[in-house]
Amino acid sequence: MAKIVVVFHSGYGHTQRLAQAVADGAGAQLVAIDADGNVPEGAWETLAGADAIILGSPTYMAGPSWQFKKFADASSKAWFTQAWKDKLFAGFTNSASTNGDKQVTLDYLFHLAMQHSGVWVGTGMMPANSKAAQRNDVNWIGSFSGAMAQSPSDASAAEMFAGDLETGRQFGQRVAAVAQRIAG
Ligand SMILES: Cc1cc2nc3c(=O)[nH]c(=O)nc-3n(C[C@H](O)[C@H](O)[C@H](O)COP(=O)(O)O)c2cc1C
Repeated sequence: MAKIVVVFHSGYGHTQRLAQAVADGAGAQLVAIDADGNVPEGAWETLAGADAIILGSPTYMAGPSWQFKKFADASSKAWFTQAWKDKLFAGFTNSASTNGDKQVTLDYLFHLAMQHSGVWVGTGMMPANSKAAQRNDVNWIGSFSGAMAQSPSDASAAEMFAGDLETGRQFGQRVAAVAQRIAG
């Protein structure tokens, strides 16, 4: 079975819930970036051994959180030797507004993966954008490049949209299916 790692930061628990949903779908190990932008001991070895790395960050001020960026900068050690070359990569983000410039965060995650010479996996999900669409439909936000969730600014993590979490779970399943296909 392919080894998949979800590495994420979450300031207030919302992105953490989404990360858990993605990991549940992918059968992945979770690595949390802490409030100081550090990962636990052994995390770099875990990432080195992964077939697929799924990157997650909340969108803060039109981009990833500084803690995620600190992790990304620290990954330059792996970059120097192209140690993550040809791994699968995918990404997700969560923010308060439906748009909120989430795409900028996903674009950053994509470019980070490209610097590591990875192979990007998108959602592969059609958007729920018809007149009949409901807020809790899968991929209601309509993202192709990575999973997006919206958590209203006054909503706790427990109040996140079930459809966004299901989107994350199915997104994780897709990454696992692609990883399996490549593993043959
Ligand atoms: C410093 C900061 C900047 C934010 N910037 C944005 C933003 O650019 N767009 C947006 O839609 N929401 C923005 N938000 C709202 C968060 O994305 C939202 O509260 C999200 O659920 C937080 O995720 P977390 O609980 O995983 O930290 C911002 C929140 C903070 C604290």
